[in-house]
Amino acid sequence: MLCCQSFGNNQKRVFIAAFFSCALLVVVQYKFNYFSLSQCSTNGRFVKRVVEEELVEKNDLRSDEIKNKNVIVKSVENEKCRPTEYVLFLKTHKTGSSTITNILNRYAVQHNKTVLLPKGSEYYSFDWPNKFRLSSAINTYKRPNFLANHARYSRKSMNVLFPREDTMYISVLRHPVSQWESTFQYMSFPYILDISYQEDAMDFFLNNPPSTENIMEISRKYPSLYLIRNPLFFDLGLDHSHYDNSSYIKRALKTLDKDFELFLIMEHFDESLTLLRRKLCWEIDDVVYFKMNERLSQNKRNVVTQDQEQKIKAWNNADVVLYNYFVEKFWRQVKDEGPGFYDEVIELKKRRKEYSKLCIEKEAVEEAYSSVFVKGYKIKANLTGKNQTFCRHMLTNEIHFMDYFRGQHAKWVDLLEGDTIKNFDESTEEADIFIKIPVINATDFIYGAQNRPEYSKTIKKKKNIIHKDRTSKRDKHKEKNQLNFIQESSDTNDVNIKVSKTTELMEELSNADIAGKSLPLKKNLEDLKFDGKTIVKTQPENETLPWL
Ligand SMILES: Nc1ncnc2c1ncn2[C@@H]1O[C@H](COP(=O)(O)OS(=O)(=O)O)[C@@H](OP(=O)(O)O)[C@H]1O
Repeated sequence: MLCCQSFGNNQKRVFIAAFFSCALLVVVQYKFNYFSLSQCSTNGRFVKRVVEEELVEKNDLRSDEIKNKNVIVKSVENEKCRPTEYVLFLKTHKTGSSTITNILNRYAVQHNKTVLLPKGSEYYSFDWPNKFRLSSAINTYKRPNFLANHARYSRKSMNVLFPREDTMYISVLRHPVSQWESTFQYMSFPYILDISYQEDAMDFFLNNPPSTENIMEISRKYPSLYLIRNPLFFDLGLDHSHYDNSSYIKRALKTLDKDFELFLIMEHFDESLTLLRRKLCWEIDDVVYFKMNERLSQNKRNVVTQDQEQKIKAWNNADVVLYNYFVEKFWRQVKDEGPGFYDEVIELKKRRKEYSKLCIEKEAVEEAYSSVFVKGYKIKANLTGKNQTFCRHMLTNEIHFMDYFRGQHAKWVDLLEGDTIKNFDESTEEADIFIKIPVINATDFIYGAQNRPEYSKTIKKKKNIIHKDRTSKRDKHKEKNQLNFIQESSDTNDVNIKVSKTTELMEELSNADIAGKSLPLKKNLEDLKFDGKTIVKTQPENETLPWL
């Protein structure tokens, strides 16, 4: 630095001496490649590049050294951004959370991460609606990396398995009006509340909301009803008894703000995932997605009037506060990312389109879990290799992933216990979940015998009581329309299904929206019924709640 400064008294001799010593220093530095960027140049960066290029050009022995230096520079940069190892995703209901769970699950498969699973092979939530407890999770016998399935927030017990100091806590929120409308319909609240006979059950509910005591009482039998009010905050740990206590709500907000690094916002999905990707230090392809769990259009409500909107907001007062607070924070976080952020959002949108072209043949109907059908996708048949694996992963729902992880867990335990599984780490075996999700055409399904090899693959269903034992009015309606499916044979490769029912109902079925679409094929077809809109599958009588 000295050599570049102007000398105060301009004495000639001093200047000449300084000049020569500077020149000497430059030569020495050049020779030994110790060139400092700021030295003797206002454009040190440029000088360094020129010097390096020259050296490389000359095939100087030190060109390797320079390359190595660059490698070091890169790895130093990478160190600033190392993929996050531990993520707790608090999966809220009806917020696009299954799409995010898919992202985490497939990252876990690709990078050999351990996903925490609910205890009990039939259960797909962590004892929800109870708050998360250690006893509701499988013992992974190693530190789990991700939690990505429905669990109700519990700071203390979650902190044991996912210490906040090195776990990224994230969740997702949706506008309380559309989230509540989706929950209300998807969770069949009109049936649970016995108001399904009303012309507009939602409107009726909003004008005649039940008391908290009433909700609590019915919720004991139908736990999904806990989501009837402030469903977002309920998942995030707030109890019904606090919904009207504004100072408690404020404190809860502050705690969540402290605990959670990021609340994704469903309405801004691509921005959310870009922010998430940056925070996790993942690649863009890690967060590409296909929308999951979208209701069939006939199950969506077309219009929510302004009056209804106001009532929904008033009813879900705590969720409105929660949503507004974190949306504001979300935009602050986006702003902090600076320029370049939106280029990545655009890139993500572009990749989504590309993957959609690559993977999807057409939209189909999929069974989210028992009795509930949502939009799904039919994977292209001609995919092979990595593309096929990637597309399958993207299209696999959380139930199938959980079954897969359970299989992996069993192998891990066998390995720990010293059983004879060899080469576990090198195993390239693909799990059953990635074997095509069986789909059949709804019309074929109705009219006749099918030869479908995939049929032998039984898909475990998510146990869920929500649809069990619905109100008598609904049962009466359904009895009237019950189809009597007779499964004639069900050996591994050949399934013959005969449907005995009046032509009248057949016509109704073929006119319904599902006609011509694909439906998942289940092993037990006997209890399929038709409710006027879509084929639904009733719960066996002895089915119990996953969370009781
Ligand atoms: N990417 C993306 N963008 C916008 N909206 C999306 C996205 N992914 C899912 N969804 C919508 O989220 C609803 C399903 O939410 P969940 O997966 O959380 O449901 S569940 O609680 O796991 O059953 C469901 O909303 P409704 O269709 O209104 O019910 C989906 O359509």
